Parts: sequence; C-alpha cells; structure tokens
Amino acid sequence: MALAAARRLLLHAGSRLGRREAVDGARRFANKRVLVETEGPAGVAVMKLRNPPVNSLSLECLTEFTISLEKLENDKSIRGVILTSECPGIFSAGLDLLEMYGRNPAHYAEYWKNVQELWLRLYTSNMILVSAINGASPAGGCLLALCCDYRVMADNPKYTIGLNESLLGIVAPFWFKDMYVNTIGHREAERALQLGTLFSPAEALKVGVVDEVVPEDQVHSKARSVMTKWLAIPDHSRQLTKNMMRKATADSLIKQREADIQNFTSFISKDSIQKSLHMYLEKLKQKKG
Ligand SMILES: CCC/C=C/C(=O)SCCNC(=O)CCNC(=O)[C@H](O)C(C)(C)COP(=O)([O-])OP(=O)([O-])OC[C@H]1O[C@@H](n2cnc3c(N)ncnc32)[C@H](O)[C@@H]1OP(=O)([O-])[O-]
Repeated sequence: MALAAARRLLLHAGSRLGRREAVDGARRFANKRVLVETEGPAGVAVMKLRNPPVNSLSLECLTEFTISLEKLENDKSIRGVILTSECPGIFSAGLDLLEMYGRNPAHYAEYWKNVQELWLRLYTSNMILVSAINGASPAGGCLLALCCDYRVMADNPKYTIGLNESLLGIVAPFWFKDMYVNTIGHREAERALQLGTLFSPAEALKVGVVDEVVPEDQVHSKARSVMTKWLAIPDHSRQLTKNMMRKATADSLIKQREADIQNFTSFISKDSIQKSLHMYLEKLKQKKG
C-alpha cells in the first residue's frame, strides 16, 4: 500500500521524490535511485541506475525504475532509451538479496510482483532499448540487459554477465529462462543456467549474451550510434515486429502471474533456500574482508 502511494507521488512531476529540470533544451527527471536525462530532438533518454554500492534491485529501486519507464512510455517524444549505470564498475548486481532473505511470505510476494512488473514493462516496451553495460551484470542485472533490443558491453575482463542463480542455490524462474533461450538458444541456455555461468565480455559476445564489446570509454558513444541506426526504422513496423517476437514469452508470464508469485514465495521461504542465501551472503562479506 505504501509503495502504491509512493508510485502515485512519483508519477507526478514536482513530487518530493521526483524532480524535473529543463536545462538548455535537455530535460531530466530524477528519483533517488534512477536518473533520466533526455536529449531533446533526438528523442532518446538515458536512464542511469544509481543505487550504490552495487545497483541491487531493491523494492524501492524496482518501483522507481518501473515508474521512470512508465513516464518515458507516456512521453510521445521519446522513442529510445539507453539503459546504463552510474555506479562505477557495476551495471547491476541483480535482485536485492536482502529482499529475499529473512523476510516474511507477504514481503516476498510483494517483491516478486514488482520484479514481474518491471520485467513485463521492459521486455514489452514499445521504445527502442539499448543497454550500455558498463560493469558487472549478474542474474537480475543480466535480466535487465536481456530485455533490451541491443546490448553493448565494456571490454573489461573484470566485468561478467550471466544468469548465475544456480550458484546461489536458487533457480531462475521460467520467464528468465525463456528470455535466455530466446537470446542464446536452447543448448547454450541449458548449459549456462545449470552451471550459473558468468561470462567475460569476450565469452558473452561469442555466445550471444551481448551484441557488441567495445573499449570501456566507448560504451556510451557506441550505444548512441546503435540507437541512431535503430531510430531510422519506422516505429510502427519495428514495434509490431518486436511485439510479434516477444508476445508469446511475455504472455506466458501474464497468464500465470499469481501462480508464479506463489511459486516464488513458497520456494524462497524454504529453510534450505534461506540457508543457501545466508551462505552466499556470508561469502560476499568474506570476500570483502
Ligand atoms: C529466484 C530469484 C532469481 C534471482 C535473481 C537475482 O538477481 S539474485 C542476485 C544475484 N546476484 C549476485 O549473485 C551478485 C552478487 N554480488 C556480487 O557478485 C558482487 O557484489 C559484485 C560483482 C556485483 C560487485 O562486487 P564488489 O566487490 O564491487 O562489491 P561487494 O561484493 O563488496 O558488495 C558490496 C556490498 O553489496 C552487497 N551486495 C552485493 N550484491 C548484492 C545483491 N544482489 N543484493 C544485496 N546486496 C548485495 C554485498 O553484500 C556488500 O554488502 P556489505 O558487505 O557492504 O554490507
């Protein structure tokens, strides 16, 4: 309920959390965790995740992200979005583990509903989405990138990308899997999902998880030039084609959203799964120390 109220507030420019500015023809609106800058006549917005330290997709971050997308969808002057990160070296660490650990079933259900909502909005967006992957992109981070129409990744072997859920002792839901299969094919997806493979940029390019790998300082300029190419296609034919390619995958979640929420909630609530998450969180802490 509180989130629904926050959502209403955020959707209206001028709210305390949402800010809109106009500077030299460029516009921007910013929530706490998502910054959107639009580049006037080109009809392109750059959306930057900024939820330090690792851009994990907390409930608040998911909400702000979804609302920002909704605002852009409603702005008829915007045709394309470049999705990137403001956190150095991290695109997104994926779903926030602390939203899935040590909470109650009602919280898990609420969280998952919001994950579904962001995914559906991103995956079925009419806008052209290009990701400029400027850092590590595991699990839900990879999911965000996979929703885009084109992925450009920085050539830095420290950055990896992939659906690594099995390494955490959890299982990627069927719609993560479907999108992976759609992108890299059944055999590669089967292997990568079982092994929880995190691909280096070169490997990701080879297998098709990303479309292009460029020197780190060229990720944004490359994303912009890719966008220009996509903008040259008439919107109506591109959108109908995108819809034709993606509708079946999106519909299979839409048809069973409630059951999927229940599956997630009962799975993540299991003692054995909570134990796995605890161990993984401890491992992350030890790595640091
Ligand atoms: C069925 C469900 C499907 C699930 C899908 C998912 O996406 S599951 C998600 C799968 N995601 C992964 O497996 C990614 C796990 N993360 C990583 O591999 C690394 O953090 C990194 C490579 C992203 C960045 O390395 P780095 O050396 O730059 O940073 P660092 O490692 O030092 O972390 C800094 C702080 O952030 C914390 N934190 C990190 N991630 C998360 C998170 N997702 N959430 C919350 N917190 C997270 C970390 O504990 C630490 O906290 P502390 O001690 O300061 O209180």
